[in-house]
Parts: sequence; structure tokens; C-alpha cells
Amino acid sequence: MRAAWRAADIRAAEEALIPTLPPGTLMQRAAAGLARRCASVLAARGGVYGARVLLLVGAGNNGGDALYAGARLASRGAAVTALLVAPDRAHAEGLAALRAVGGRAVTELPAVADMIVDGILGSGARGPLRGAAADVVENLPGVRASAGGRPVVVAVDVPSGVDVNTGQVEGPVVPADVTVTFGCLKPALVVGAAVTYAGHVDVVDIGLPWLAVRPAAWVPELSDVRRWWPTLTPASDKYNRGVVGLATGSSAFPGAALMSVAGALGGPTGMVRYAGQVADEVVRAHPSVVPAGRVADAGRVQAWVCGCGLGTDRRAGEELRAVLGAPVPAVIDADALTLLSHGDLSSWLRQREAPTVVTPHDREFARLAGDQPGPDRLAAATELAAQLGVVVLLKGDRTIVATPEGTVWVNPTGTPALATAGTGDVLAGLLGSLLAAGLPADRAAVAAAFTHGLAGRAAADRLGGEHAPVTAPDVAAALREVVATLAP
Ligand SMILES: NC(=O)C1=CN([C@@H]2O[C@H](COP(=O)(O)OP(=O)(O)OC[C@H]3O[C@@H](n4cnc5c(N)ncnc54)[C@H](OP(=O)(O)O)[C@@H]3O)[C@@H](O)[C@H]2O)[C@@H](O)CC1
Ligand SMILES: Nc1ncnc2c1ncn2[C@@H]1O[C@H](COP(=O)(O)OP(=O)(O)O)[C@@H](O)[C@H]1O
Repeated sequence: MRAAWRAADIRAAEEALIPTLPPGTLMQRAAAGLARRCASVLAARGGVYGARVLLLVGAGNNGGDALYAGARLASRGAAVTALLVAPDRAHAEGLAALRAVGGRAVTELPAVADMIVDGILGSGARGPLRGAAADVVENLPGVRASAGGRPVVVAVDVPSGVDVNTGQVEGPVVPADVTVTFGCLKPALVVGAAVTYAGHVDVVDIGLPWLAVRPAAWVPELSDVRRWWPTLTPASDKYNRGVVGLATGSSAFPGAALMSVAGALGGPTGMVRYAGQVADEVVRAHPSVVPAGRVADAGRVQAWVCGCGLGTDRRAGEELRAVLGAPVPAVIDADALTLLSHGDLSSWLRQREAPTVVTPHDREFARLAGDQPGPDRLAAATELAAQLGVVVLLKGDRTIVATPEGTVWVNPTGTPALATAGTGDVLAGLLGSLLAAGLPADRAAVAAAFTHGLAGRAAADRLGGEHAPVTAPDVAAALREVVATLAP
């Protein structure tokens, strides 16, 4: 797993480190890593020698990094020009270093550049880009590469125009093909609208120590999910692998039952029970499922999934009560979230001792929290988790998992291929299976979102690419193949 820290925490760590090192060491490390990456990008596009590199240089140290990196590229034969956004506040030593190797400073945007290095703003950004910085960014689309087409853009630390701590984008922004970030990830590189502007993210080691404060977010990796995933042993049987129950679907929404059951069958449990109005359809589609009409009649399970397509009538409310009253972990999704937001049921949630995961998309989140998550999705998910005392899985292109204790995860595997009806039901079923198999609620939620994202990608690949018309059954089918690759 990788951590994304807030700008102020990184700054504090850097300031503690600086007195222990010769002056300028951190910036030189940053600039060396940046220049290395720029050179490899240029090499792939015809070479460093003779390439026209335009540095966008802001008033702070982010501009300093760009200037020193530009000097390194100039000494390898690149034609480097620095556009000084705030000429009287540009990093003086960096500018001198660039000039010493033949680089030029300008105050007007040139018409041609093969590469743009965006050093306007980094972790010192406050609010949307303003003044001369905003003007420069508005005019960037007019710059063309020598061979025609668009210059390749490398962002220094973060793309200029993003909120480093939340990933919010409110005004003009410099979209990057590559972001070279220093020391560690930042929230804007993993969550929020900013993510789409960062391109490929490279972390350069500048010797920053592991920070002693809680990260803004953790980003899981495949190795984490592999480590957590329950394994089969010769002693496994259908009961000790865990049994998951699904109180989902209704006569009005039979598909939600089928999709959630398909998700559960893709998980690690040994048995799936279904309790609901469409048990016949479920068994016809999935003969291994053990059916019942109501939660009370379903037999023992180690976790419940409730809500996908359940409806919001009196019967649905009774089923949700039965699930909330059961002393086993529960996933509360879709219609069950709407039911929760209505009556007295949220107090049932607080009284539960077994772990609960709620899985809202933005509109369901608004029903629970009173408002949509807004631009700071990390904070929104964390606040709701603390308020309800449950794990919150906030769906989106970067699904967030927040615990009541304040630990936050951002899933990196999401794909727009999942933006289709019923994929949330598949996710809920899979999550229930992981809970029933004994994973702690936060790990189960993180592993489910991660694997679900991989399944969305695999389904799209199988149909020909990311724009293929993926459906929820495709995702459920791909899930079983993805899970097969998780074996140690
Ligand atoms: N610390 C270290 O040891 C290391 C740091 N490193 C590097 O330093 C970077 C952080 O540098 P930094 O703190 O100087 O801030 P930075 O992002 O350059 O911008 C500040 C300037 O921007 C201005 N400004 C702010 N908001 C604005 C807006 N919306 N629109 C327009 N202008 C705005 C603001 O102006 P002011 O508000 O003061 O008028 C101020 O002058 C970091 O990202 C990394 O690249 C690396 O070298 C590794 C070692
Ligand atoms: N643009 C997107 N990028 C990545 N994932 C997405 C995107 N849009 C939706 N998803 C994912 O698809 C799923 C949709 O769930 P949900 O809205 O509950 O659908 P349904 O209720 O129809 O099953 C969630 O896991 C969500 O994170």
C-alpha cells in the first residue's frame, strides 16, 4: 500500500530534514529526478538534443525545481526557455543555473515547444490559479510541438490548478501527461477531479522519511489484496469458508438479486444463501444458491448483504430490521440506505456491535448525510463514517473507504466501464462474501472495490477495450477470473 500525505505534513517533514543536509539538497534531488523523467520522455519522442523545452516557472520552489531540471536538460543539448510567470519572484539561483548553460528566460508564451514542464504551482498552491498564472494557462492550448500536434506536458509535483489536499479543481488547470512528484503521493494525485489531469504519476525519492502522522489516504496495491484474500486449504469446507446471505431484489427488481448473488459467488465464501421474493429466479440462474423467502427463514450466515433492488416498502423495512438485528457483519446498500435515511433505523445502525459497511453513491450519500459529498470526498466519507460509526464505501471513479476511526483508503482500479446499472449490486455481493469469510470490514471493503475495478477492466478488455458496452453480468463473470489470479 502507498500513502498520500497532505501538503502541510510533507512541508513539516521537509523542514525537519533540511537543516540536516547541505543547502539545497532536497531541491537538487527533486530536480535530478524530474530531469531524468523529462529526458526519458523526450528520448521516446526523438531525443533530448535539440528538443524545445518550455518551463513554466511560478513564484515559489516548484518553479525552482523546474529551473534546475531545465538546466540539466539544457546541458544535454535541449533548447530550454523559461516563461517566468512572476519575473521578480522567480527562484534566483535556479534561474542563474539555467542561464549558465544557455537557457533563456522570457515573459511571453512561445508558439512552439516539444515539452512543457509545469512548475507554476506545487504544494504551496492556495485556491484556483489567479492573475498571470491563470492567463498563461488559458493560452497554453495555442502552443504547438515542432513536428505539429500537442507538446508533451510534465507536471512538477502536482499539475498547477489543483487543490493538493482534496483533488478539487475549480479553475484553469494544466493537464499533464506525466506528473513527477517528490517524496510521496499527494491526495490530488489519487482522488477528485485532479486525478484526470495528472497523467502517469512517478514518485521520486528525495530521502523524505516515513511521516509520523496519519496519511490523508492509503492506496491499496495488488500485493495487499493478495495477502488479505482468504486461501483454500485441505481443511476448507463450505461452512468454514464462510456463508453469505443476501436480502436483495424484489418482484420489481429481480435483476438486482441476480447481480448481487453473482457478485457473492465470485467471492471466497463456500456457500451463498438468498432470502427474498425472487428465490426461484435466483436458483434457476445459480443452482448452488440456497433459497428462502425471508431473512428469518434463511438459516445461519456469517454476513448479510441487504438492499440492492429490495424496494422501500414495509416488507423491505422488515427485512432490513432483521439484517440489522443479526449479530453478524452486514453490507447496507441501495434501497436499504434509503430506508435507513427515513425512519428510526439509523439508531439500529449505531446499536449494532457487528461491523457494518454502508455503500452509497453520491445521491445515496446525500440521503444519509444531508448533502452530497462535495469536492472534498475524503473528508466527506470520513465524517459520515465517524457520525454513523460504520465503514463507509463511497462509490465513484475513485471509490473511497473510510473507517469510523479515521483511516481512509482510495481505490485505484476504478474504470468508467463500471458506470452501468447493476455493477454496484455485484460489488455489494462480493463485499458480503469477503466479510463472511472473516476479513475485517475495512479490508473487505478495500479488497472488494479493488477486485471489482479489476473485473470491470477485464470485462472491457474482453469485449474489445475501455469503450466496450460492458454490462453487470460481464463484470460478474470477469470477477471469477480475476479472483482466480489472486491465489498466492
Ligand atoms: N519544501 C522543500 O523542501 C521542497 C519543496 N519542493 C518543491 O517546492 C514546492 C513547494 O514550494 P512553495 O512552498 O514555494 O510553493 P509553490 O507551490 O511553488 O507556490 C507558492 C507560490 O505560488 C503563489 N501562489 C499560491 N497559490 C496561487 C494561486 N492560486 N495562483 C497563483 N499563485 C499562487 C504564491 O504566491 P503568494 O500567495 O505568496 O502571493 C507563492 O509565491 C513543492 O511542490 C515542490 O515542487 C521540492 O524542491 C523538494 C523540496
Ligand atoms: N466513472 C466511473 N469510474 C469508475 N467506476 C465507476 C464509475 N461510475 C460508476 N462506477 C462504479 O460502478 C459502480 C456503480 O454502483 P451503483 O451506482 O450502486 O450501481 P447499481 O446500483 O446500478 O448497481 C460502483 O462501484 C462505482 O464505483
